Amino acid sequence: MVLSLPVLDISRLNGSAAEAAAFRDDLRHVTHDVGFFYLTGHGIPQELIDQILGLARRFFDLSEAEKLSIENVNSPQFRGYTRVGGELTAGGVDWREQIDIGVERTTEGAGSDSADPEAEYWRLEGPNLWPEALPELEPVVERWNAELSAVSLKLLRAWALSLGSPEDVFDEAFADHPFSLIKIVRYPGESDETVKQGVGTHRDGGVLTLLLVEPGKGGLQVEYDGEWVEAPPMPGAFVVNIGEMLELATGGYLKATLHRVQSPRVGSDRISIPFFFNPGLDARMPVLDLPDELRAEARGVSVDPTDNPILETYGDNVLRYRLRAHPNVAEIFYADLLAARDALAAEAEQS
Ligand SMILES: O=C(O)CCC(=O)C(=O)O
Ligand SMILES: [Fe+2]
Repeated sequence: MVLSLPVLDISRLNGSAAEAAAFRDDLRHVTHDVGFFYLTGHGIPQELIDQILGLARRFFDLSEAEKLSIENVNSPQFRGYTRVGGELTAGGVDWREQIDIGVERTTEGAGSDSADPEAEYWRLEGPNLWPEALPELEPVVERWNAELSAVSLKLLRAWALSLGSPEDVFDEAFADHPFSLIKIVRYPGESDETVKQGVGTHRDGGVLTLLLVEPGKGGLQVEYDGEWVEAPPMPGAFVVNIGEMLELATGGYLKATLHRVQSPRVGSDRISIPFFFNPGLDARMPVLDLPDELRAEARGVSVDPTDNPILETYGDNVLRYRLRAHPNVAEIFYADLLAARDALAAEAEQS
């Protein structure tokens, strides 16, 4: 049984060749076994970490009207503010409020130069909603995205080598129009005798997640061997976990681990900022040709908690998640898709 998540220092990659190789072996082992770890030595300046946490606090302190001025019901791309109770995971209400921020793009021409320009997931490309009352947020988030993308790519290259593939095997999927997503989240204190769901049990649908949590704020729990392991924040470290696309790329050798957040106690709250590193919407992660000894340990791919198989193209995966997590936004902008899916389901039932 693990009592706490393992710690990996990525600056070991800058050491001798043997040290770098040892880091890669540890990385592979830990993400095969647990799927979650603390990342240190990442080089993200503490001043930037403090800045983004400070801005998050200031956003959530804005008036209700100011927050709702960027509510996600105004965004066909599911960007902007979700009020407390406005999101579902595993069929239950999540007690959290958040801003969703993607890569800033226009809707025009999204996917037009791709192999599948008609795919529905291109509807997710578009602009963010930025709060007018907090103009400092946009440049800081932009920097956050750039810095964390660079760390993520370093990790992916380390995984690639450690799994017997060329170092750049994943690069192409992220090269043109990566679709990373930043959530700035606040969990209000809702737990008294009964613990409430901050976010329900789930696996992350992307490639990998780098999570920053306010110092001292517990609540994140990670599944290991049928038990829940507490994952409190570690000062200066990110909590990193594997998403379903990386599990898929490795035939289940790397593990997309179930996790959840329990609401803080009444009278407190908790801010966290997950960064989801994701490929282009039309990208298919390459399925790696694992060395025999690793393939023998691959578990095959998990099925998500609602029994949908993990989809192969990232855009299909993320669209399915979005429609399920934000039914109010889906009803406004995706009624056509929902109707088409209902019709398909009804047909399947009849035959
Ligand atoms: O807030 C956290 O600690 C984790 C959030 C999370 O798992 C998610 O948003 O996918
Ligand atoms: Fe998650």
